[in-house]
Amino acid sequence: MIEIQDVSFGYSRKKMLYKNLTLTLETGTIYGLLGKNGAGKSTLLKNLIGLLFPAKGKINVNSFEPRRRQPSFLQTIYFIPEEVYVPSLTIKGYRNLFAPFYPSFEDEKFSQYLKELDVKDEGKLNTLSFGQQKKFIIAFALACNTKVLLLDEPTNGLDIPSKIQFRKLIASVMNEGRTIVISTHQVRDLENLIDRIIIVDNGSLLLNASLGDISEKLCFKTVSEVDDPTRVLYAEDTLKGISVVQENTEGEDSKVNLEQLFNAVTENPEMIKAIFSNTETLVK
Ligand SMILES: Nc1ncnc2c1ncn2[C@@H]1O[C@H](COP(=O)(O)OP(=O)(O)OP(=O)(O)O)[C@@H](O)[C@H]1O
Repeated sequence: MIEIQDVSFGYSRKKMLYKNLTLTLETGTIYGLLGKNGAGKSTLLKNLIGLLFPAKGKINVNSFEPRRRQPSFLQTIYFIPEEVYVPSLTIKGYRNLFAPFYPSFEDEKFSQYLKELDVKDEGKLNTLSFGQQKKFIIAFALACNTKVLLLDEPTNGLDIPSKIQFRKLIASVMNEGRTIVISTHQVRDLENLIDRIIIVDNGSLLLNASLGDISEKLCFKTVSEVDDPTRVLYAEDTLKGISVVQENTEGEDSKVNLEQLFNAVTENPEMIKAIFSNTETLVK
């Protein structure tokens, strides 16, 4: 379990990015972390692995305090940044140097993931393309078998077959003992993969809800005319009519559209707060 309690963080003391952020992430769950550019998604992930420290408040990751960066903590967590860095080493050289830091590393799985992501053993890693480097790091990270996996824009730079493969791999490595947090703008890449959505904006938490709760509380549909604009959280003209997101007062069954959800939440945070206020899913 990851607990973020009353955390404030800023790159400068004068300007806090997060103020009193409180959020709990359950084990056995894949989270999609969404937010506009500059909302603080990468910053939050870096606080979770202890690369940045909160100015105030506490972070607890499976009973470890990330800021202490104890080896026993670091072997249980893997962070893939948006821009990956690979040294001038071969796959074997990289594996021999870094795998010993992760006691649960599995060589067989590593080879399998490299194959599935179509990463070939072709000399030094730093001569590979950006997408190939990223896929190499994804394969390595998954083979480390850490309890917590933090992925910052993992599908950026991946070609279409690799994105599909990535989704399959994440689904296959997920188990009850793991927590996976994926920060992304490419929400379509996450559809059918994530269990819960976290949306941050202006340093605060706008939503932390499961897809089940979202489809219970909100309704996503296409209409020819909007009958009650006051109920509409987001509307978009499409070729088929007007796609709307509104409160699900009639118990309608609809599929969550993550892009529209994001727009609805960031454009109408107060309405969202009110709609989700009577569930445990609500943002504290
Ligand atoms: N090293 C840094 N020093 C100072 N400010 C920073 C630093 N890194 C990020 N910031 C600022 O902190 C804010 C949040 O940045 P962050 O990278 O966490 O956002 P993000 O949500 O991941 O954005 P994006 O979607 O564009 O990747 C931004 O305003 C950014 O300019």
